[in-house]
Amino acid sequence: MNQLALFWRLIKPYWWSRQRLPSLALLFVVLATSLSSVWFSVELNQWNGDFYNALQKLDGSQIYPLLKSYIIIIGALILVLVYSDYLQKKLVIQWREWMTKDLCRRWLSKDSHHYRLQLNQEEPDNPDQRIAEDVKLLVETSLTLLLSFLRSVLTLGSFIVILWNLSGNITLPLGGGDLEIPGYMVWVCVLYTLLGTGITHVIGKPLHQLNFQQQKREADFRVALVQRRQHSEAIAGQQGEGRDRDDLNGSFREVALNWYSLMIRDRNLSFFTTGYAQITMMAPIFFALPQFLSGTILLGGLMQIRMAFSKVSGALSWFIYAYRDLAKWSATIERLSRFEDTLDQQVSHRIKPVKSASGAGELILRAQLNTHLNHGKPLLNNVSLLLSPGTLTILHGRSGLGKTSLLRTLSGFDPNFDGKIAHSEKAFWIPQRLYLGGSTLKSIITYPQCGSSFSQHDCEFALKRIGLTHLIDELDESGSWQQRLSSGEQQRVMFGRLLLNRPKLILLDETTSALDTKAAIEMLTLLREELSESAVVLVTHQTQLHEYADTVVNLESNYPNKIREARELQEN
Ligand SMILES: Nc1ncnc2c1ncn2[C@@H]1O[C@H](COP(=O)(O)OP(=O)(O)OP(=O)(O)O)[C@@H](O)[C@H]1O
Repeated sequence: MNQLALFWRLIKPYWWSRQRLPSLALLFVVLATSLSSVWFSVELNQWNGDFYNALQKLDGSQIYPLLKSYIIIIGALILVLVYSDYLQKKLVIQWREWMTKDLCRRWLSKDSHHYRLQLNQEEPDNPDQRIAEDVKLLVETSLTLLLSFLRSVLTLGSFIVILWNLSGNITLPLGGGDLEIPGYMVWVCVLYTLLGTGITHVIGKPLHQLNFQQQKREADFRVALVQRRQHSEAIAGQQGEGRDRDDLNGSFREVALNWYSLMIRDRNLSFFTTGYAQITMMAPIFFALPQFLSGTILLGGLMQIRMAFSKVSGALSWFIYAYRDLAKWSATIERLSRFEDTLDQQVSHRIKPVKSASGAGELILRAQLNTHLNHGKPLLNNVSLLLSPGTLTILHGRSGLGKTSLLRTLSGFDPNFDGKIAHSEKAFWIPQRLYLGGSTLKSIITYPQCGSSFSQHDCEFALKRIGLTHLIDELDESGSWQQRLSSGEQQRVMFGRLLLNRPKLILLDETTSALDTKAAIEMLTLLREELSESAVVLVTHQTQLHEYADTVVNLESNYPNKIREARELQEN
């Protein structure tokens, strides 16, 4: 029941959205075509009775017209089944497209929710798999289950009457008298199916958790493979193939171990469901044999009873046959619901906008703070920054001091600080690990705006200014730019990006580390010339750049004394 509530919460936004009318119309057509197959089954049941009776009587005048009507019924049935499947696929992609867009919008939201969750270590495992795989599974399985369930209900409604009428009464001796049971085949069928459903549930119960685990482990393995592909250069360079193979094998072992448990449960369930399906084909004949042998019904009647019994039993056994799909479906609902819960969760954001600072003109950033790690360990004390337009501030200090953490805090993402930070502009932060983002060079250099937002002339100008004139002819080329561009060229591209996007507050984390001093100075001069309204903060170990800065902050003095002393003691 809980799963149904979660399911409703997941699907409600789509079926309540604007797209719902065309989709509802499509769903209606899919239901109508799919359910009309039940009518064909009823027709076929009637046809079976007539045909076998005619066969028993060797009546050629009835058999040939019956063969003609058989061809018509089967032709129409094929048409209906094919179109039902075709339209169902159309509905699947419409629904999936909407859900995928909605989840991507909430995950990659404007307030960078995806990154805040990661920082707070609250990101659910493999969001990529939840958006790509789980949505697909949810949509496909929900439709398949809904259709099969409704078809079962309709089949049950249609054939239970037929079975009741065909089976007649049975008289059982009871306490000296006789007990007459009307429609006894219906009662036999219900008891038979209830027993089957109970056994299925007992055998298949652990499948839910096993499916949940399987989806997670498969996703972990895929991510591990993607990481190896991304870092193939480093792996080759350090001859790490053996070690990485072992790690991948370890990750796959997790997949296989869970798969074995799943297999065993599945096998046990199959023993039961396959046997159950086989027995169901013959059981009605055994149950109806007394009437056939006494001559109450003919061969056609027996065949009709057999078909009606298997239809009623099949419909009542929906739960048994859909068990595997239901287990997968409920695991998917749980994974997606947890993902949605984290997307809806509020993550703190403590940066306040500043209007102006008295006596210092229009400030772009004002900060007075202490930073610390998630678990409270102090990083930097009494950091004080006042940034005006057109200034370059360099932050330096030894490795591991907390410079990157400070930039993360200044950009507004890290809530682990005491004190105050005020921005008049949103920060444009370029972390150490560069992200090119985009397929063509034009879309890379214009990121986060679209390539089409800038003219060819603007992009060519930016390439010239950052010293990549030789790539002008390839602006629209897509390719593996991440592999092709050298580290220094990638850093130059970041400066091109700044020229085009013109942010007012620029935070750079070692963005000149792969450039020689001359090139690094050229890039900083470029920012001064082209972005004279912007304030730039650069974290760097390149002391040669200090003389080009308006302010140089040595963060060493902000390192908490106790920790510094302990470290110095350790180093001595
Ligand atoms: N998520 C985290 N969990 C635990 N420790 C962390 C985390 N992030 C950073 N640290 C630790 O905080 C300290 C400061 O890290 P930070 O990256 O800010 O240093 P840095 O001064 O930029 O170093 P570098 O000059 O080497 O880039 C380091 O000791 C680092 O290991």
